[in-house]
Amino acid sequence: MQKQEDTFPGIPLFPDDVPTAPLLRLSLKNLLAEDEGEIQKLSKACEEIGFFYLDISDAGEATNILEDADKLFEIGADLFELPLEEKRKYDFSAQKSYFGYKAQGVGVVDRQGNLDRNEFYNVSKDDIMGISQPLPAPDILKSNRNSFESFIKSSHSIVTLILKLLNTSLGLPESTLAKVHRLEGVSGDQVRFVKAPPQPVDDRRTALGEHTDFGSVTVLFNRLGGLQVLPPGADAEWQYVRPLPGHAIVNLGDAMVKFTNGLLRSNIHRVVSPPGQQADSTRYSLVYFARPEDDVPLRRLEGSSRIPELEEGVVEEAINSKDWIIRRALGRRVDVPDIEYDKSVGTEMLSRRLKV
Ligand SMILES: O=C(O)CCC(=O)C(=O)O
Ligand SMILES: [Fe+2]
Repeated sequence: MQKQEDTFPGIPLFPDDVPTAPLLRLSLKNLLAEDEGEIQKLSKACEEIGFFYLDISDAGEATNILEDADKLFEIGADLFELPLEEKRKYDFSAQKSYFGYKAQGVGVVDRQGNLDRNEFYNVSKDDIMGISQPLPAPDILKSNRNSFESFIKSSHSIVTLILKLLNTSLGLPESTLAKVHRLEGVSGDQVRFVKAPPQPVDDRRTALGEHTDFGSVTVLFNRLGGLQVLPPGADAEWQYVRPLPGHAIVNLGDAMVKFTNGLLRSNIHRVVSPPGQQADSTRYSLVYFARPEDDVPLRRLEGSSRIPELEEGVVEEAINSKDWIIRRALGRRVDVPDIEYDKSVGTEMLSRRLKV
């Protein structure tokens, strides 16, 4: 049976009879206090699965992010209510930008070309922080810039803490990771709203195709199930990640795999129709993606004895964070020319611990 505190008021219960991922629950309060045991749990989670729950509920001032997230959930729902023609005005993919709107069904979820079943709206951190030209945006976003700024700052400080603790446990030179993830640095960091409507009973499919995240650290809030992770190993099976109130789901992306030559994991995940009685509800999620600054080369970092050497004969691709993110983010769009599914892959094979 689920404990009362593990359920969301007003949201149908997550079923008890589906396979769920046994993710570690880390405490933000203990991480902030740099508790040794908690830091060890963080390293373990990042090396073994690259996903964990972060309990924010008793983290003092840092609990503000929960209120920010509640507010953005409301803004996100209102934003998606705008007419499709209006939302499409903010699709900037023709300019090779992944910020702004993505309509449902313009991306593929697999190599067979099946189409996605969710809408996105991506809001740039640099835009909100005033370090890039503001993108055209609907009034609902323009009038809520303060809420975005607050959420971005709170999310970024969680990311900064995680990077600081990982920097220490990897034995990297002081601030190696912090220096390439500055709040004021030019980067592809973004807030993403996701909306997936209920799917027809006889045709429930993957809404968001399997992928690894592209950047460094992702902080995710959701209330309905549907997110699934694929544990490492050839015979692994998909497991649901059950949303927990007061918690964020945190996961690492490709950049951390590249920086650590595979020591840290960026786990494959996807979104399917929510399980059980949740399937009849509209699913929203709210994500903060932190990525290395645009000009940072995505390659093995020097200076740590824990990061494995490159294997004999391996030459790393020369690519910076900006180009990597563009290739990954736009690679699965059907409406962007010169882009191929196979070229859009990230660190999936490494993630599954299968030999390439
Ligand atoms: O909606 C979710 O739970 C996950 C979304 C996700 O994986 C993504 O946007 O990269
Ligand atoms: Fe993701």
